[in-house]
Amino acid sequence: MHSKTSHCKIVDCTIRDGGLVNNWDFSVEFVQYMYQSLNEAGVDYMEIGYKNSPKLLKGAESAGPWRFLNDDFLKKVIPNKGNTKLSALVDIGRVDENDILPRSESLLDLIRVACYIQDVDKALELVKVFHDRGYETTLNIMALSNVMENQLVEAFKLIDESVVDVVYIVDSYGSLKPNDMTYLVQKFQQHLPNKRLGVHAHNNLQLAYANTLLAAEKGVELLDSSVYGMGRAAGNCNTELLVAELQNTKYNIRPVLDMIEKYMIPLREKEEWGYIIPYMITGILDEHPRSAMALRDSADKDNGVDFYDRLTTPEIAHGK
Ligand SMILES: C[C@H](O)CC(=O)C(=O)O
Repeated sequence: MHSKTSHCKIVDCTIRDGGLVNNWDFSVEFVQYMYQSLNEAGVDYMEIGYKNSPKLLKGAESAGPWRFLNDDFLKKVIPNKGNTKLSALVDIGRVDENDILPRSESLLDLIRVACYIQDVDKALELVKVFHDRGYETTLNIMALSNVMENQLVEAFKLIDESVVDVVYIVDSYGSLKPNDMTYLVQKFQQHLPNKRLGVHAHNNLQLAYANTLLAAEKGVELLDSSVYGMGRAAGNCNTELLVAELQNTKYNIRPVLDMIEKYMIPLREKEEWGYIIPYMITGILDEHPRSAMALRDSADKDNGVDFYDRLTTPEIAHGK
């Protein structure tokens, strides 16, 4: 088992994906402790936030600084960078490419471009810009559980000709089962034999860890995770589980356990993420969890039966 995953690298997304839970309200001290813990644990990358532009995102003024990373601020937060590389995610249409410094002037190493399947062409144009500025790049194709085969095959042609380093299988709705993951990894490998692959899983069906390991064993290299699973809605594959499983001379679980004890358990008392029935319901229905997130914010938060009926009864779901 271990030899089958020795090619893998862990990309911790707690601050970026977990920020979708608490509106990026992490203190500088929290983020510094996270970086130090991941670095001591030997985690390869830490995604420290989004590098979108506040000018292009309305109503985001209240968000914490990890939503719109600023390079000068980042240098103050991480004055002594260790071996753990830093990553930022951008969304097409929300990033101003003029905000992205050349890599030699930034602490960031990796820029990941997220898009839906119909926007792969636009995402690859951005990838080229960031690649030319010296960054490692990934293309993260979201909501793959909802994508049709012909769309994927069209996208593969563009990706194959592009400069992108790593292409991600993203299970945004946490709806993929192990056989779907096997199918997707094989498709990606068949059509993109010269690209490295990554996986980003959500835990709606409690399969994020299993699917991530399965992908790893099949050759996928970059494995996304979050400490204590903190990520949007049902959360992500847990960093501590990956560190424990891939434990070799490189990874060490103790600093991650320390981060959990010191910061994540108290945070989970205030903020909610993880396997909760409304998220499981959107997962089985292969839907974005936004309706479940709205339910969890309401007085009816535990009315799972009514929520299920609403989502599965067309006249109700469409307000007729
Ligand atoms: C590009 C990222 O992987 C986006 C994400 O977190 C998602 O679930 O979608």
